[in-house]
Amino acid sequence: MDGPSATERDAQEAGDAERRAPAPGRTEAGPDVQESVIEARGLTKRYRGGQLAVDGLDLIVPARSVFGFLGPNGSGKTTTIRMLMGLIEPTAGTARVLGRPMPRAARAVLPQVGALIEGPALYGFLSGRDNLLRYDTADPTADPRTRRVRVAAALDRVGLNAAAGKKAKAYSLGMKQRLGLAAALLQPRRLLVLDEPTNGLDPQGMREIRTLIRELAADGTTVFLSSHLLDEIEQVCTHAAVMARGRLVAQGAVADLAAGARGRLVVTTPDPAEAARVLKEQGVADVTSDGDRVAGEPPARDLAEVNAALVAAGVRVRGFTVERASLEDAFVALTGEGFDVAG
Ligand SMILES: Nc1ncnc2c1ncn2[C@@H]1O[C@H](COP(=O)(O)OP(=O)(O)OP(=O)(O)O)[C@@H](O)[C@H]1O
Repeated sequence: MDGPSATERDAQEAGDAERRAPAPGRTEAGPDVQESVIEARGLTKRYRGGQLAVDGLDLIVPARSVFGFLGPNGSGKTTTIRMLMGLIEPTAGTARVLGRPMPRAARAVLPQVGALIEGPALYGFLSGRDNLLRYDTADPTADPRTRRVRVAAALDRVGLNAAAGKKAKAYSLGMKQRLGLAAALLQPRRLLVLDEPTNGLDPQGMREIRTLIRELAADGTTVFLSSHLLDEIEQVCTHAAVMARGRLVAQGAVADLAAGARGRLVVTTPDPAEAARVLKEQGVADVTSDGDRVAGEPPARDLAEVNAALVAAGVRVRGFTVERASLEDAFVALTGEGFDVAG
């Protein structure tokens, strides 16, 4: 085979890494040589059984974004993350993480990436703190003299100080998840990859993790998280990509994705049946009623005329608005399917 040998390539990549790596602790960029921290081109995975799990994925994750990776069960999210992290080889296409090819540059890239994938691996018989000490000890780049300080800071960051001395097997799923996050935060990271990070957390725990993600992003860390919770993505993410059946159906800024879907016309009235009839007459599609709320797709015509028609028909109109489309509306419009919230 032509081209450089593996050793030459490694040496060349090590040089690349030095040139590309920002100063430690850099929080804001000057001219950024590397606009995207993850870049996939035509990324494809066909499993040995013939299952096409990911099909020609083109994905761009901008630096310093909080990027939501959305999709129902089986849509290929985990397979994509495993390819990006160099855990499995793609069948076709390329993936670059922090500007380097994966899985080839995994050894140079992964120390700069904190990952929480498919639940953290923990020793149940060790305390939360001892689990983190163990993780830190396993990291050859970690200075043993500052180990305890690092572990204490990580525990503090995820709100596990009070429970640090408890055995991990006594932790709730949410606490285990936070301990996994703490492990990912032992070192400063340029990229965090989190697979369903709020899985198993109660609403308060979810809020805490969301706040933490925002803080990390504000410090300059890019966060890539998979989730099936649309409202979570809307609350915490700046950008998102939507997968369906192994293919990417949309990606972009969350606000733009939601704006791509049309809002719903909502009429509040004590006369819902009559209102529904008039709205249909006026060309409003997909009319639904729920108590005193009648909603539908806004027609192309002037909404003032629709309102006037309601009033002329004797419908007592208390409210007449177009509700902003949510990411969920966009998702349903894009994939033609509802979102599996239980997933
Ligand atoms: N090791 C494997 N061998 C064969 N098929 C697999 C393997 N792993 C996943 N698949 C299949 O590939 C497809 C995509 O799965 P993947 O786990 O990537 O989806 P996902 O979006 O992460 O879903 P979930 O949220 O359920 O994890 C599914 O049809 C799945 O059954």
